[in-house]
Amino acid sequence: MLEIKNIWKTFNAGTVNEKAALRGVSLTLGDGDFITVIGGNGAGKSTLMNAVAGVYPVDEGTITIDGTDVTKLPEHKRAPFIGRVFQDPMMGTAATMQIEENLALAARRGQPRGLGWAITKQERERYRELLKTLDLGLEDRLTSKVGLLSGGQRQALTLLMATLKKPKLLLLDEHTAALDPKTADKVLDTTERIIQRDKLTTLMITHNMRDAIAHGNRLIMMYEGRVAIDVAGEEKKKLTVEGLLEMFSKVSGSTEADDKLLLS
Ligand SMILES: Nc1ncnc2c1ncn2[C@@H]1O[C@H](COP(=O)(O)OP(=O)(O)OP(=O)(O)O)[C@@H](O)[C@H]1O
Repeated sequence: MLEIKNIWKTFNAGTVNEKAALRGVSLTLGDGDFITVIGGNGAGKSTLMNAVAGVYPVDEGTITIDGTDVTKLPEHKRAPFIGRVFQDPMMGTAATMQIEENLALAARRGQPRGLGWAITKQERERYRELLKTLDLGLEDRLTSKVGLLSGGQRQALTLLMATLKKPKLLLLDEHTAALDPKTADKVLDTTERIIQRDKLTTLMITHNMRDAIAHGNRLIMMYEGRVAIDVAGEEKKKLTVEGLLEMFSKVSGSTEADDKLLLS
């Protein structure tokens, strides 16, 4: 479903601020794979996602989504393939619009504005059902302005919007990091349910090692612009935080790996 081949990305090349953010990353995700991505600050996690989403071009390498080489496609041309949720709950939704209007916007993504923009009764029912699955009481607030919602409610709504049209690829960029622990757990539960229900191919960046271990069928750790650790299947199921820290010490050469070093 996603094939990343040897991608390189250097920011500010040739200046004192030169930064090699991705240094030959290759990664293949099959249909329905759910990969969690961890790594310390500046390891290249967000750059990897931005490269896949087409936020900026890569210097070298290729990116193929569902058989289409998207390497040279601008972000808006890749958007129909991709659902993305960011850390900031303010980013994925339009605050001055109603909940149902936001959902309708997501449902009509890629369609020209104009005829057919009125929300039908069937759509409203579908939205109500979807919102009910979030268990946040939003199903009775279809016409509330999104700006009135809490961060967790907004993030859950963003998740619904990003997955409404079953994207070929779901990119989650620390999407629960700005939420309080209880809300974060709830949003993550919802995430897991949607991914399983729709068998979505997913990349999820997290700073929480426990979440990275508990979710997905494969875990990668990035370090200095490379995939340093790649654990899947049975081996992943047996992973512990201690085991991960030990692996990190080996790849980083640090004898005192702790979760602060890895995840701060
Ligand atoms: N647009 C940009 N311009 C210049 N440098 C950038 C840009 N985006 C990222 N970088 C640099 O590239 C490196 C990798 O950054 P990236 O955001 O991918 O790391 P990350 O693993 O997501 O870290 P974090 O966990 O802190 O979000 C960093 O050194 C960062 O400063």
